[in-house]
Amino acid sequence: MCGENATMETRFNMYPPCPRVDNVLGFKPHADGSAFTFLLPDKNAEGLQFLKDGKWYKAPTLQDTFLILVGDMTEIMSNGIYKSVIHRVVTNKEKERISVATFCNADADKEIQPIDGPVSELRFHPITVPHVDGLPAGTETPSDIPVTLWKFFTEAFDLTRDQVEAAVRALKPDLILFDLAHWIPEVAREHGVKRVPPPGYPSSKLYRAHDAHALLSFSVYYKSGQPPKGAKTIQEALPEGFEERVKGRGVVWGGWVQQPLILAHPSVGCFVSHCGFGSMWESLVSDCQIVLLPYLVDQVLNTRLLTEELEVSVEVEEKKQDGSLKESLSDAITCL
Ligand SMILES: O=C(O)CCC(=O)C(=O)O
Ligand SMILES: [Fe+2]
Repeated sequence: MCGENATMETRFNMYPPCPRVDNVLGFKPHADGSAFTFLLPDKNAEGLQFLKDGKWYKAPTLQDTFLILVGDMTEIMSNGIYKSVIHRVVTNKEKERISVATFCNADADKEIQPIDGPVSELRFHPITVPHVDGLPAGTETPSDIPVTLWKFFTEAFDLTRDQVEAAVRALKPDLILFDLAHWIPEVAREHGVKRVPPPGYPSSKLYRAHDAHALLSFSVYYKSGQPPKGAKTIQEALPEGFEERVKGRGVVWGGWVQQPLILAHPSVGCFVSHCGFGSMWESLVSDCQIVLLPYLVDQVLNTRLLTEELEVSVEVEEKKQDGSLKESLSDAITCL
């Protein structure tokens, strides 16, 4: 990457005590021209600061620890994906400060350019996720929040449509790869751009406006072996009297279960599931009739695959505004 004659140079910095700390900097703001810098800061005197979003942040003084700084050459070679870091050193009234910086540089005769491969084509275009009530401040992706709050993320993500359209207009892409934003096909069509849904899924009739609502329509999420947040046991999270009401007809179980063994039991004729990836396969290899109630992310697409492309299942269609599913669920099961 840095050529055969890559070099390493070391600089020893000494900052004497300075009585005018407000007016004098030890090292003015700069980014290193290197590919990387290994920096050993003084463990007894602070002074190094980094610039992020227009604010200076102090680097910690850590014992026996190198800081690795991205330099300009890496910024160029990664086509701006890794940014070289702007840093400075402020002075200290009482203490002298010493640091050792080792710069790893590319071959001086080598012309630096974005390295070959997909990295040279990649550009990140930031999209700001707007705030909606219920979404914790600073949420940028679904992985920042628990799954029970994803419905707010879906709502907020729908509000980024203008930003995404502006990016499509400015960048004029050939293709849009996307997953769950149901409005992407519409945007792509308006701008004459091809679109590619996630691999492995059917190509047509994938996304409907109400997919987002499918993500919104359930509020309780149980994971086997793990009670929902705020409850110590599965039983504690159930509506009052539920266990009593289903006694003799149903079993409430909080641990892991071998789902294929249950599906293979002669008394089980129909499997109602959210159609996560595991349950999708387990239902396909079972002899059960399949009724699907997708709830979020891949479940929506798995359901579409089984119901529309393979035609081996029935999807519970109508999701009532008040969240009650009794009739549509019963219709789906009895139509089999
Ligand atoms: O003294 C430090 O901590 C930083 C030194 C530095 O930025 C440099 O030598 O390029
Ligand atoms: Fe530096």
